[in-house]
Amino acid sequence: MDGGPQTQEAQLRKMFRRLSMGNAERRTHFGYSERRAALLALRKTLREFEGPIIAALAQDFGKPETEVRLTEIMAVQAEISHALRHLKRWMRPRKVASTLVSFGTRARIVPQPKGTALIISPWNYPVTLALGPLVSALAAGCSAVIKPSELAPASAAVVAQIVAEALPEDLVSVCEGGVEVSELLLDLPFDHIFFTGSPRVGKIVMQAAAKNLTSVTLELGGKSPVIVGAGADIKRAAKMTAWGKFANAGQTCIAPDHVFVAKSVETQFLAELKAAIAKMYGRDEAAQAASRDFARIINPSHFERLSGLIAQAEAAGARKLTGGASDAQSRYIAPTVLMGTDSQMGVERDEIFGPVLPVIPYDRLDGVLARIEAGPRPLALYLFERDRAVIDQVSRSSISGALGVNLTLVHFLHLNLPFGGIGNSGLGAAHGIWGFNAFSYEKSVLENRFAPIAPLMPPYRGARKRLVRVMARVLGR
Ligand SMILES: NC(=O)c1ccc[n+]([C@@H]2O[C@H](COP(=O)([O-])OP(=O)(O)OC[C@H]3O[C@@H](n4cnc5c(N)ncnc54)[C@H](O)[C@@H]3O)[C@@H](O)[C@H]2O)c1
Repeated sequence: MDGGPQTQEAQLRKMFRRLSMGNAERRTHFGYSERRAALLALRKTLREFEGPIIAALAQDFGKPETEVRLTEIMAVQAEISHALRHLKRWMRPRKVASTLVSFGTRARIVPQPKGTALIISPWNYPVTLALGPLVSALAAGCSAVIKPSELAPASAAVVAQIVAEALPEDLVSVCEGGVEVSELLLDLPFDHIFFTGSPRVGKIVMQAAAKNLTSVTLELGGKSPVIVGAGADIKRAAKMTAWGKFANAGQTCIAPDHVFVAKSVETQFLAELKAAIAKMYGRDEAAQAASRDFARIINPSHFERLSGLIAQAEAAGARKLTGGASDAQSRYIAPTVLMGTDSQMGVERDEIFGPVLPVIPYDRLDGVLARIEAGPRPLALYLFERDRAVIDQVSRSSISGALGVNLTLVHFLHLNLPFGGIGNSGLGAAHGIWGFNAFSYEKSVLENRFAPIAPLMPPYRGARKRLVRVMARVLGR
């Protein structure tokens, strides 16, 4: 957006008017075929832009090509294909059975587009987390504004190009820019806000939404722990943890933040973790720094923050199992595993969001579960264990956005599962039908056929009075 604050605000208002003006018409004319056509256009354009997407993510934070294909391109394509396969069913009004009181009526639930949605996305998966929610918005029949993150400017520009190429500007617009653009957008009376980012900004978004009583979906972050139980397949636990943690250089909302490992398997787990890191990213410092499969830190301030976390932990007595090497120029921080951390250190207190993994040994699983319970609700909790009783115990007793058993990350790609958090990690859910529902309003439609409603109207005397009394008694049974 060009110009000073005045003109920028005016431009945004104009854009909002353009997008929301067609809402009434869209409710009747943006039906199954039109939504399908929009999704197909997005799919085709996304395919044409594979090269520019890969180049943009390389430029923004050295994200490896195959990771881009897997987590940015494939993830959105899968969301589109899934929506195309199920859209007709999702859109269909659903008949519901009559109840005793509504005898003689016909009832259905009709999903309708909420209207114009605002999608605010973060930098860490800049394509997936902008276009993924857009797929759901289009499937639901909404128009949308996307506000990508200013911290991944090349990716934001590609997202803007893809949208401009694939979709009409009175249906979707992309507003590049930083916090100031976000704030101006948050002043507008959108019909839904879908925000992905930090819990801190999530609170700002929810407050802004309250002013217009706009509904929100909040996809937030936090610390996602791994528990490696005494009955775990240790090799698998180590491999999955290393991959989940160091993909995207740890800058993933559902990355394992830290590991609790049963003392009885600690030594074996640490050895396997080191081996897994060596196999994935290289045997020594030089090989790891040269790995083409390991991303860089997004910007100097996050590089400083992460370097500070490592230095602070070491100064307070933590030791490195592996890693620690870094280069400020290229914003490289090696895959780093820390032992001997404690709850006073930043690495155990704050969301790490980088390639640093504290491993914390435990004696009793109960203690670990109590510690997780006492903290903010995690977005993901990962458990490595073969004993069914332990899996059931953790599943029953813990609360988190998702529970991954003997795996990390891949629940994100399972589109028949809702993806979201609870409490500090989010509100509402994305993906598949849950994404569609986030941008839809479920309208109740009740038609009278031969409902005996007249006897329920005053004057309440004689038979009518008795009837209401009997009904209340019958329903109260
Ligand atoms: N749950 C999920 O699906 C998910 C996915 C990815 C990232 N995350 C979380 O996102 C965070 C990292 O991403 P980030 O650093 O881009 O998050 P962020 O909250 O700093 O920024 C997200 C978006 O909000 C905008 N923004 C920032 N400050 C704002 C303000 N004061 N007012 C209005 N808008 C503002 C930014 O421009 C950006 O577009 C981590 O906490 C991570 O766990 C969650």
